[in-house]
Amino acid sequence: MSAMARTDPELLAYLEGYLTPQRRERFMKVLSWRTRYLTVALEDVYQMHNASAVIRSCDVFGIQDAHLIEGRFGRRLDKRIAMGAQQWVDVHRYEDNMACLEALRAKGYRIVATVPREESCPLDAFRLDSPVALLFGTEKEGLSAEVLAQADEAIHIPMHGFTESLNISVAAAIILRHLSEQLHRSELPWQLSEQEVLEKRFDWTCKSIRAVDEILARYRGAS
Ligand SMILES: C[S@@+](CC[C@H](N)C(=O)[O-])C[C@H]1O[C@@H](n2cnc3c(N)ncnc32)[C@H](O)[C@@H]1O
Repeated sequence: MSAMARTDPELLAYLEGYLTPQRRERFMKVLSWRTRYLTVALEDVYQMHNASAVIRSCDVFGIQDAHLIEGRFGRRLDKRIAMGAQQWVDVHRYEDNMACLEALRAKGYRIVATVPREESCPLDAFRLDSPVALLFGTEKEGLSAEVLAQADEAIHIPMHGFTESLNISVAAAIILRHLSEQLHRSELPWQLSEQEVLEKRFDWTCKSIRAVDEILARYRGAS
């Protein structure tokens, strides 16, 4: 459906009439925390449960978009582990890492590699002053040399044990929690625009109504 139809206030009000008031309030509350200022991209994550757990963390910490580079191992989402979070987070898929970086740059993101190495910026010292795409790497090798060469910056979570890195989904959760809190405390324009909020209300409402196609056809027939 076109962006114009998705933001038609009359149609939205008609569809939202099929939701309980509690459900509508929940959507508004979740949307008030949603951001596209911060986004996440996973490069060729091998284990399905890791990709799914990251999507779940995106939903929990208010990240509206996640980008999956799936050229090497194919589709990597397990609906059971994502606990339905993939319905609420917009998942963008790419065959190729450079296509993903190009798309992120075209949207104005600074590319920030996450690497478990002390030469990179420690998470606490990292400042969000422009939109950021966080890139996460595979379980074994981490990010590819190509992505690292293209990254504008790199960050790490300081570690003090014997282990050389965290599990990717744990690393993503720690970083997202830290940076989303930083964003919400800031004066930065991190929230979704009015138009984006309307589009998401429309999409989420459609996903929540059984037989939505019939209801839409009835609406079109009547108007
Ligand atoms: C298991 S680690 C990969 C380890 C790999 N040997 C390396 O050196 O990058 C998988 C991914 O989790 C993230 N990660 C794990 N520990 C991290 C840390 N301490 N700081 C930042 N990112 C981390 C990175 O995105 C990494 O590519």
